[in-house]
Amino acid sequence: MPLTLPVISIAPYVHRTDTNEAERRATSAALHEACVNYGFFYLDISSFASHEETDELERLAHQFFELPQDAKDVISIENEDLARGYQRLKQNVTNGKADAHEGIDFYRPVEQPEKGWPLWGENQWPSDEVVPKFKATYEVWVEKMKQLGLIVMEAMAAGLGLTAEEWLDLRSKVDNSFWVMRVIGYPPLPNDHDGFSCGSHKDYGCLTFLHADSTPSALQVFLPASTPALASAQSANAKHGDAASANGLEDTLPREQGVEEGVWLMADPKPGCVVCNIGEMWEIWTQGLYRSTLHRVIHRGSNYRVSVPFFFEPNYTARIAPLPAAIRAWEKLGGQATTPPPNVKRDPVVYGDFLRQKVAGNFEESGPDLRPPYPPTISPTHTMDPVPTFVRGETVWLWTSDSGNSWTQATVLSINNAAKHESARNISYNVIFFDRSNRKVATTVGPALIRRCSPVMREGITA
Ligand SMILES: O=C(O)CCC(=O)C(=O)O
Ligand SMILES: [Fe+2]
Repeated sequence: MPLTLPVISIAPYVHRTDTNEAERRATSAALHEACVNYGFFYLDISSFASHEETDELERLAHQFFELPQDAKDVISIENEDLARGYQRLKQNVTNGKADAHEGIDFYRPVEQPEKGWPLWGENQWPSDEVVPKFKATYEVWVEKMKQLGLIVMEAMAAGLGLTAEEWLDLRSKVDNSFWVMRVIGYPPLPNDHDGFSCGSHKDYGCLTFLHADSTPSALQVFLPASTPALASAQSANAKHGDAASANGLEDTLPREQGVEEGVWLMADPKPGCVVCNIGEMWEIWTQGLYRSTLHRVIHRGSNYRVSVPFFFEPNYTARIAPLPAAIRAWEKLGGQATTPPPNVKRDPVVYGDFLRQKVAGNFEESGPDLRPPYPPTISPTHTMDPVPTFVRGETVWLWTSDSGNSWTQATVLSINNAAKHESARNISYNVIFFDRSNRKVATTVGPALIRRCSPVMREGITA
């Protein structure tokens, strides 16, 4: 029996009726199973998107990648925040090796773009003169994938056993998704090439919906030897005298990224489906009950392959910590889970902080990032509501003319809360920082000129 990823239809959640509750339960249960066992599945979205739409995405992607190099470089990521825009072949790096693909990356637009801030620039679209309708068509796709993200999250919440209240809490972490969309072009790898079209990695966030063209044998998903479905497929194959031939079962993996032995399973595209996988945030939410699975692309065919992964991610400032429902699910397993994956205990993260670190690792020459780690979401001259409080000794980013009207790291020295009860906006902070000549400077500022590094991590701390 060849082993393939499960196929799950989202239709009962797309077209909810009073009479299809049982179908919804079945979808949720299937999602739960797939996330525990594979972290990867085919999501049948034929009730939600047509093949005409996805054909058009492919056509437009080809039209862009066929342009001369100069025309593609017009929207280079170097014009912006080093994340939004076009990356040349091999500009992206995975595990220290250049990936043999080119692509355009788009992120959720931000209100006050600032290209000096990591991830905080503006999206760069191929113009209508160069690739007519590219932007309009892909913008429609983004809206659809955002909707799909919330639908699948709700279905997964039910599968994991969240209460209605817990779902609302989880929803509030993803309802302003800091989504990412990549439009990727893969020229075939020469036969003697020992690298990858895209090196093995886990996706960072929440849910990936991948539309790829019909090219077979490109995307591969890693299944550790302990995966129950793999073990049973292998024993079934042995019974039939079929020595684990189909789907690369024979192809055991050289140790890579510290993972155990296993096989790479082909995740060839299926009509009407996107390939869906879960990212590392689900691993944190479920303490590893749901697995974020390694995958890679090796494209050796003769055609130029295109794919469009859409990453439905948490909100930028969402704090990701284990979900009570996941802890209950682990408890139900009685601490004696014989099924993998291992109980991965990971520290909570603020999604935006996590993402910035990951993106910085995708380029060869990303030295230490000396820019402020948290972007100024409002202009420094605005007042903030609610007024934030800072604590003595806290390290913050400070905007003052003393530092040449730029952001500088500083330490909060003392806090004048005298007027707090009358008007919160009268709070002022004495802060010290080192200027460009490494001299200690002391200054007094109001809260609007200070930004906390990771505001959400420090929730609940008051002066
Ligand atoms: O192109 C593909 O099939 C997968 C791409 C991928 O895994 C990614 O961009 O994260
Ligand atoms: Fe990926």
